[in-house]
Amino acid sequence: MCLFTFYQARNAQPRSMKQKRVNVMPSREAPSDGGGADGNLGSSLEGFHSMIQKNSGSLRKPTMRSNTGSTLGQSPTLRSTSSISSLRKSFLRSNSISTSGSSRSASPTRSCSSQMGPPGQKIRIVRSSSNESPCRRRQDSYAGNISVVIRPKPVVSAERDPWHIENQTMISHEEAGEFSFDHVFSADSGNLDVYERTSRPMIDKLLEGFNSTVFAYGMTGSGKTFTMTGTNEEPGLIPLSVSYLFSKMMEQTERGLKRYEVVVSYLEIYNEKIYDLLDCDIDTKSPSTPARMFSTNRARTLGGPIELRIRDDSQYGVRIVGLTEKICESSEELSRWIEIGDKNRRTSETIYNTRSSRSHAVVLVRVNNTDLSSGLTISTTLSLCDLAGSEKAVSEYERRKEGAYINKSLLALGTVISKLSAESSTNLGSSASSVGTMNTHIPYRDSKLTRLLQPALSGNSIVTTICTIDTRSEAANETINTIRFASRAKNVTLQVVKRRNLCSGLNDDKDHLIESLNEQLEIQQQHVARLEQRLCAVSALEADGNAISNPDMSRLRIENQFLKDRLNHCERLLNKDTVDLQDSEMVAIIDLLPVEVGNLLETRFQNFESQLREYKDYTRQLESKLMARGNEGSNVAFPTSQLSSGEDDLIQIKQSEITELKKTLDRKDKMIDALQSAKRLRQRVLQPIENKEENYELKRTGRFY
Ligand SMILES: Nc1ncnc2c1ncn2[C@@H]1O[C@H](COP(=O)(O)OP(=O)(O)OP(=O)(O)O)[C@@H](O)[C@H]1O
Repeated sequence: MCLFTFYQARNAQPRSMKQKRVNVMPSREAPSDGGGADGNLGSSLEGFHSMIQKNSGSLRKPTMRSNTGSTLGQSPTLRSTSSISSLRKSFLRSNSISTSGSSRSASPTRSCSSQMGPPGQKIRIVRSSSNESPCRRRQDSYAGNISVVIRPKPVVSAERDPWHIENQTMISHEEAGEFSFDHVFSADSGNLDVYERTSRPMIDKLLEGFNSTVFAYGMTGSGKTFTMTGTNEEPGLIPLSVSYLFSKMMEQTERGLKRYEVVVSYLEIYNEKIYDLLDCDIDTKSPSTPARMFSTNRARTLGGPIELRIRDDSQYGVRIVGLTEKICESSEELSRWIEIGDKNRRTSETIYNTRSSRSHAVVLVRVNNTDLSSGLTISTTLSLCDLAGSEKAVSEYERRKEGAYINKSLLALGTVISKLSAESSTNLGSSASSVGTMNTHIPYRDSKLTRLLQPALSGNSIVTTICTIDTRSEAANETINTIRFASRAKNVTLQVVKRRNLCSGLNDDKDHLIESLNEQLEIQQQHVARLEQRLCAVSALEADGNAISNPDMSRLRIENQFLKDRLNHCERLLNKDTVDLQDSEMVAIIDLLPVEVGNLLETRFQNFESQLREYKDYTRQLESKLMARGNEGSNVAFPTSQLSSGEDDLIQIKQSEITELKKTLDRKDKMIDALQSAKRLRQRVLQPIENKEENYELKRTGRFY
């Protein structure tokens, strides 16, 4: 389904005047003195009154129709069929995007605060470069002038044309002089041309993260609404931008890179009061839309639309409290809301325009753009403003009153632009360090319009101004004023910073949390690594089966072994019932011993010998253990110097035990010697006795011969 319906014919003036020189209709009345050079727009507006003529307004009110395969090529504004197809391809696609959580009901409504842009009032004044495109330079900030283009309304006139356009950037007037701009369209340029040079690059910037503001400025009847809204056969910047915006978002969504949420608000400033143009409960998907939407509960009960308040906002600069926000899932839906808003906008017939806008209308399209890889969301706002036209006071009270308010707010805008421009000029030669601060008071609060545009004009939005002009001589004065306004706007330079993430505070907190968790993780990882290291070491020890590296264990084992040996030794000694005798005693006893005692001694002697062997074995054992102990200490984990006092004591004890045993061994050796001599003695003593006894026995038995 196509977004826009195009009619095969349109009522606009024919495009026969495809020339650079703009024809100017003969003036019916002498133009009044504009006096706009100093920004005093109000005085110049007086000249309008005499210039107002009834315009057989041909803008057909857009109606919601199903697309009939519009014969766009027949539109006189499009020059070739290729442009038709490109228009179809580029803009008329039916685009819809998925929003986060598709469970939303159709056309959900929010009634909350809406913003014109982010906060920050600083303007960086830098040297103006007239031909600088707004959509280049650094990625995260934009430094440049307000982009200004001039769009003349086509007119048919035989009159000599006092306006000349050169190189598409300069327009000159025989009396007013030359003015250069970012672009000067020819009178036959269509809305598509204007869109491609102005709002299309703004949409690209919007999706890159910059707020973007486009506003149409010009005298009544000069073509502001035609440029911004257009007609069914020649859509204006708003529908073209919406369509392009959705097609771009669709591209990104299909590639799985982004997720978007689009919210639209629409307001008007009428007689210095802000009204919500979408304050109605209707289903935008319904084919029939009531002509007038201020039939909502709220409006009904209060007898009319409610004036909204504008407030300062730390995040967005200003916000309109209570402004309706409609979530849109497709360009059709958004366009439908704008269409509804258009119907709610106040228009009246004036001398210059049968359907003259009596209010400033602002469409706010907020795009919440979520990067799916990082999860970060940036919110940017596209502000599309169709200002009311300046005009001369008329006799009818209502129109006169409206005109006064319109003129007042336009004058305020002119003054703000004039001051910003002057500030820019003052800072032209400034050093880099002095830029960025405003010394002059800028009277943004003088009107609702300037209040609303304050964030944009203060450097938080890329701004493009489309100045529509009526080049007829009868409108010359006002056109010159418009051109001067445009020229001053061109001087204003902005430093626009890319929008930061939504909920930056939360993200900051999140970043903080992630950082601290990472730190904790690192600490834990180090701790785990240390534990693993220790575990490996312990496992290696266990696998080794050698607990030498554990000094306590090693010491206990050795001690244990000593004690066991000692115990065994003591037990053996006890079991053998040995008697330890002194050598001298032994010798004396042996000398006195009879044979029976000798035998007894013999037995004892054998016992002693056996004990002696045991002692010797035991001593050898202890000595070899001591040797091994010494080697262990020098080779491995605990050198002798590292032995505990307990171990030292133990070794001392063992050493003294060995010494003692050696002494005992000595004594035993002596005892053995003594016993051997006793044995010899015994043999000497006992031998004669034995011989005698033997002879006696032989004799007795007769065997002794
Ligand atoms: N470039 C253009 N090409 C064709 N027709 C145009 C062009 N500009 C303006 N018109 C026609 O001039 C008439 C007045 O235009 P429009 O309503 O856009 O003026 P305006 O500046 O919005 O006036 P106002 O301030 O009173 O609302 C309309 O009928 C419109 O179709």
